[in-house]
Amino acid sequence: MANVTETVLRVRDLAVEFSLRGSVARAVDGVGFDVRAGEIVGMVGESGSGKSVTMLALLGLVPRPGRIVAGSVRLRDIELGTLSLRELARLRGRQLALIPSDAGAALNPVTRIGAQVGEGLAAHLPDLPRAERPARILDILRRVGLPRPEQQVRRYPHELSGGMQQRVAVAMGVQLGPDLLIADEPTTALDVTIQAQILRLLLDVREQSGTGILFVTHDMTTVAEICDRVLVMYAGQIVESGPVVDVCTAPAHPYTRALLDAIPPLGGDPPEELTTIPGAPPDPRAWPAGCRFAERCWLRKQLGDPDECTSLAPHLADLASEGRRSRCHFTEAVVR
Ligand SMILES: Nc1ncnc2c1ncn2[C@@H]1O[C@H](COP(=O)(O)OP(=O)(O)OP(=O)(O)O)[C@@H](O)[C@H]1O
Repeated sequence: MANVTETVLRVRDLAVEFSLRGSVARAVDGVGFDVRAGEIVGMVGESGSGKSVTMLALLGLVPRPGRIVAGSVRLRDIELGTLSLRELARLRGRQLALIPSDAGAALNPVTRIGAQVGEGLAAHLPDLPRAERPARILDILRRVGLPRPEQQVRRYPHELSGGMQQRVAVAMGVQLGPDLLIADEPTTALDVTIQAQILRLLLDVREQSGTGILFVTHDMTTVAEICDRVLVMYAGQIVESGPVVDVCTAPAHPYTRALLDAIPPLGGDPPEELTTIPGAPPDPRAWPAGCRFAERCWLRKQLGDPDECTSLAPHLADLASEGRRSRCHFTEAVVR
């Protein structure tokens, strides 16, 4: 396995804004984190918390009218903001790969499955003898659990079920052992057995290639299963980060506690959306002056509504425990 202290992704003070009819929504507001080689980092949070926009910013794919207005994204020693679109496109696949949540939309509808997987190989491993490509393609499709890969390679995406399309997308993301793999809800559409198979494959890839993985999801249970560290997002910011075991057993932010409390009991169905925390996040066009979670915060109520919560924005502060940070004025009161 690669040296795990090596940083493959370094994000600092990232901010993304959408300008819409005279108002500006700062969807991502000062996000910073590292992903090291061979490490799986979970990014978790409710819908609208800024996970997808952060991920798109890393890939240089923020859609208009959105734009990166501040910050730095460094993949190993390359500052991505300085690259042309062509240079970025070249980087995607070999050093930086994405497994999208909607593989159906990501696959090319008019190219056969085998040719699509083969295109990546040909582009990024030009020295691989042509005669060896078919065996490599079948091998990776077998590893993602695609049944009868010899037949599937001749098919077009629409001839495959959603689950099979998703497995092809996973194959394309992992086949070259990139430095950084961004997995966006990669298993949501799949049944439990295939989900487990894909998660095992991600663990294999990080073991064999030292790939750093950013695993974006709603689901805290999956984070607990495969991630080493977790970043909890709320209203465009990271509100808590740390080793997954510590965060899950003793959350330091009231929002993380609420997320964990929303997990159904063992044996129950995983939630489609985390809708069980009462209330809704604030409007990104007008973030509140104090803590962005204050409006929904159970701890604030418990503490008798202290002033700081609504007047002073908390910083993401280091905690005494190694590698842990929390953005709450009353962190010490959260831990049970
Ligand atoms: N194309 C867009 N135009 C305007 N605003 C956008 C656009 N895309 C995202 N946003 C805004 O950015 C904010 C963050 O959204 P984002 O999609 O990153 O959240 P998310 O955490 O990924 O949610 P989900 O889990 O549902 O994908 C939201 O307030 C959203 O309204």
